[in-house]
Amino acid sequence: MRTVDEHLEALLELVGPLQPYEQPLLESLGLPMVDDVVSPIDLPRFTNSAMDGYAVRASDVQGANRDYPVELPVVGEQAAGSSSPTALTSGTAIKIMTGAPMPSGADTVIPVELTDGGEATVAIHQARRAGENVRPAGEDVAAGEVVAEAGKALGPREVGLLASLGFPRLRARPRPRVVVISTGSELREPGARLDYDSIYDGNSYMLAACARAAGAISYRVGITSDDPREFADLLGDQLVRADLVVTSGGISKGSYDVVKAALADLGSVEFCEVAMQPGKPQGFGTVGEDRTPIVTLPGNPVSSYVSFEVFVLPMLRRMMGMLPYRRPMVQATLTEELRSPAGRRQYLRGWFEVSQRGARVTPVSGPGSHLVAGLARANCLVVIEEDETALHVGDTARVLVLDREF
Ligand SMILES: Nc1nc2c(c(=O)[nH]1)N[C@H]1C(S)=C(S)[C@@H](COP(=O)(O)OP(=O)(O)OC[C@H]3O[C@@H](n4cnc5c(N)ncnc54)[C@H](O)[C@@H]3O)O[C@H]1N2
Ligand code: MOO
Repeated sequence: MRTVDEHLEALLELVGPLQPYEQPLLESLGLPMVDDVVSPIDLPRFTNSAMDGYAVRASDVQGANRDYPVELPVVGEQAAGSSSPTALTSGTAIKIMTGAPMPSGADTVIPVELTDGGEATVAIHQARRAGENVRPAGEDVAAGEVVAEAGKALGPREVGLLASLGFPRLRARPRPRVVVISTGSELREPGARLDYDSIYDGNSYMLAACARAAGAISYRVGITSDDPREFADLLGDQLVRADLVVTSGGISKGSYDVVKAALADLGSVEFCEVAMQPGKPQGFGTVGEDRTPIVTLPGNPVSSYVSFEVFVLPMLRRMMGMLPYRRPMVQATLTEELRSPAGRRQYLRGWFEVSQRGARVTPVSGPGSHLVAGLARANCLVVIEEDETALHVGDTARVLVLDREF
């Protein structure tokens, strides 16, 4: 049996970073930048007012108060988006709106509430220091500054910043297109009628959802039966739109292990056992003329999920240029005893939480790889190493916290 790490290395060799191209800004949400993004402009772009009020020179209004207001002639108006460059001469005021460029020569803005709001002349009831209520050009970003480093995945706030800096498109690697196929004559579409020995196809939905959550585009093709010809035909039809094919089921030791049977002479696919639980039977290789990578996951639902997390997610991240590939392991204090067979790395479902007492993890279901509700209740996987056979209450456990960005 090969180790989890050996298997992952082999899988990562199957894929490389996809060719980057200019993507519409919004489409790049969640994708890492290929190059450092350098700001072409200052932000604020020009020195502007932070308040609706009057632009003045601070020295002209020094000492103003309610009893002795300073009165100034109002010689113009600056509104955001409809103003032209203006200069303020000493002893005058210019009416100004939030976001409008500061007239040259003005160094502060008196908010309208601190004045009589006058049109021809204005009485100012309170002084402001030079620079108050003024937003200087380049205060936030200076032209030439790196605003998103290569490798940094964009979140909503970065998307907003890059739009504010005028980028309509950005160079990013495309989202990998993942074709998901589930196999098994017992499977039915959700909503279909069930025979006494049929079940709903949960895996292809789960795996397609996993791929999307990882940032990829997924095509859930759905179910094929245990007929290898049907599977091979379907796979052949799908290759044109796949950067990666993921299948579930049909790879262990049964008499109808369709994926194994079909791929034996369709491409170069290797089936093997990995020292892990769940997820022991695995397969991978390439298929078709373009040597499209394929990963064949075991059919037990929890095995399929764990295999995706441990093997397919890092592949997708590599294709998108996201680092690190592997989900970081965190430590948490175990609240219940756990056992594990020697020689296999065990991934158990748990609930991870952080309180004043620190990070703690509690198992949420048994180890059976058919327990899908237990899986859905979990927010982490507790990892028990190959050489560990038990963990005790109070031990520090290693945990993969699911569904969070890294
Ligand atoms: N004699 C042996 N039998 C099995 C071994 C073994 O080493 N020797 N390994 C077991 C392990 S571990 C696993 S994992 C499974 C993997 O088997 P397959 O990948 O061939 O999967 P199937 O046989 O097709 O299905 C297994 C199980 O999962 C259910 N299933 C399959 N697809 C779906 C789906 N899309 N949605 C929901 N549930 C699905 C299926 O009905 C079976 O119950 O093999 C063990 N056997
Ligand atoms: O490896 Mo199976 O994946 O233990 O259930």
